Amino acid sequence: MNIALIAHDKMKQDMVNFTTAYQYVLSEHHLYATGTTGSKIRKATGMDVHLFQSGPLGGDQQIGAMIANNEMDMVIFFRDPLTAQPHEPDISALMRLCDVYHIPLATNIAASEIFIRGLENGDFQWRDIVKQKKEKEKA
Ligand SMILES: O=C(CO)COP(=O)(O)O
Repeated sequence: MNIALIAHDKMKQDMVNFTTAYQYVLSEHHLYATGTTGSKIRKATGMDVHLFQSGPLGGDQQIGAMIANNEMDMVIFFRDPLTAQPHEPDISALMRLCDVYHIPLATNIAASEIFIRGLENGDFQWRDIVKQKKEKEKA
């Protein structure tokens, strides 16, 4: 599974705690992140995380491009609902693409914990079927 991890500044410590706690699950998957979030996860856990640009510099859009190409299976995004972000249009666009392509999106830690349980149970394997089907359609 390809999983995107993103956290706004005030939520980054939560993301570090979350990825540390669930490293045993997340390390089984391919991890992608916006720049600053990913650096902090790498430093705290030592996990291999592909780093995109920082969010305000285009990182959300890079993850959106993966979604549009059917390459991202899940987005875990600890949003800060109380702070205005300069790149709000990029954030909305990323969430919109999740809805367009039916990509599971958790925007807070409570939902993310349920996603982790689902990952452990294999509840997201339908994504492999969708990907295979789309690949066949392309061929
Ligand atoms: O702003 C972000 C997502 O919208 C996160 O970006 P950083 O991980 O680079 O701080």
